[in-house]
Amino acid sequence: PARKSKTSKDSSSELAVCHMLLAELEAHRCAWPFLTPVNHKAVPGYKKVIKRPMDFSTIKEKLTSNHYLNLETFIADINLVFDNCKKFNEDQSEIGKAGYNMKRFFNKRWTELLQ
Ligand SMILES: Cn1cc(C(=O)NCCCNC(=O)c2ccc(F)cc2)ccc1=O
Repeated sequence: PARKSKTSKDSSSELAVCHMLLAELEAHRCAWPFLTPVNHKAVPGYKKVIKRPMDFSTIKEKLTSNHYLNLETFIADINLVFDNCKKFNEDQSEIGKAGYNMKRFFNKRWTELLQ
């Protein structure tokens, strides 16, 4: 039978998965460039180049204040962190390599947990 709209159970278990995934990202040894918003006063060009800054602490704030309506919007913000990183940093820079490692880790974990 066709599924009705999402039950509250589905969204609360999805929310639990988002909290778990975010905790794992924050604990990763390559997370340090992404734990707090980039200080655009200290990083020349960042404010001009990156139109939608995002970082793990901002995502956590949005998650705990029920800003995310569904899993997709949460995953979109996580991917924004990595897309911004790829745009602003050389691939072989320390931060560029950290972003690549974190993206691979994230993709592996959420597919394990949700598919
Ligand atoms: C994602 N991104 C980050 C930076 C950047 O310079 N980010 C701050 C690095 C310094 N921050 C730390 O070292 C740190 C922060 C929190 C913590 F808990 C432990 C260490 C520059 C360009 C860019 O695209």
